[in-house]
Amino acid sequence: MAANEGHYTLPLPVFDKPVKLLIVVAPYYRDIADNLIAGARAMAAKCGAEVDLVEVPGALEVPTAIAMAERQAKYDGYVALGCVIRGETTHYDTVCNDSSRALSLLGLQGACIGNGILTVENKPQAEVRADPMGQDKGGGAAAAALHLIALSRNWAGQTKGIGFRA
Ligand SMILES: Nc1c(NC[C@H](O)[C@H](O)[C@H](O)CO)[nH]c(=O)[nH]c1=O
Ligand SMILES: CC(=O)[C@@H](O)COP(=O)(O)O
Repeated sequence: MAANEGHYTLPLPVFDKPVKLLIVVAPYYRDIADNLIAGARAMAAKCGAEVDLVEVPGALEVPTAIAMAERQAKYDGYVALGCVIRGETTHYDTVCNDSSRALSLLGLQGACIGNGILTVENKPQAEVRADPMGQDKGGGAAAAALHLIALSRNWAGQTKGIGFRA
């Protein structure tokens, strides 16, 4: 499959009330993380969302930090960013699967989370996916969080029409 294979992207939601996002990033691979952050920030700016950012050591800590933040009830949604590259042992599977599963469980509990934790075989795969001018997975994760926030607000009756199609 081509690295730049296209897919459909939903139009961004429009908000009539301020949105506050928290980016939680594991800069285990600093250069990759910085590009993911740049993409996420740019996407948030398109929706006028305010952004805070916290760093944690590795991908496994990202869901824990989001759970902590959720208990503070200060944010509308979260962008989980990081990069896991396969090593020699089975630890790769633990880090990928547990971080992803924990984020999904937090989502099922009501947190609006976009998952931008890359899980790749090698650094070149990560580079093309993190590049804001490439696959922009950081931007995609921010957009996912924003869509969930819009949907949640719509169901809460705070806005009309966002996220729904006739
Ligand atoms: N190998 C990678 C890790 N591993 C570290 C774990 O995420 C965790 O920080 C550690 O086990 C302590 O709890 N993290 C990444 O983000 N990326 C990797 O490739
Ligand atoms: C994804 C990982 O945890 C990885 O970096 C660990 O490498 P290794 O399996 O060689 O210890």
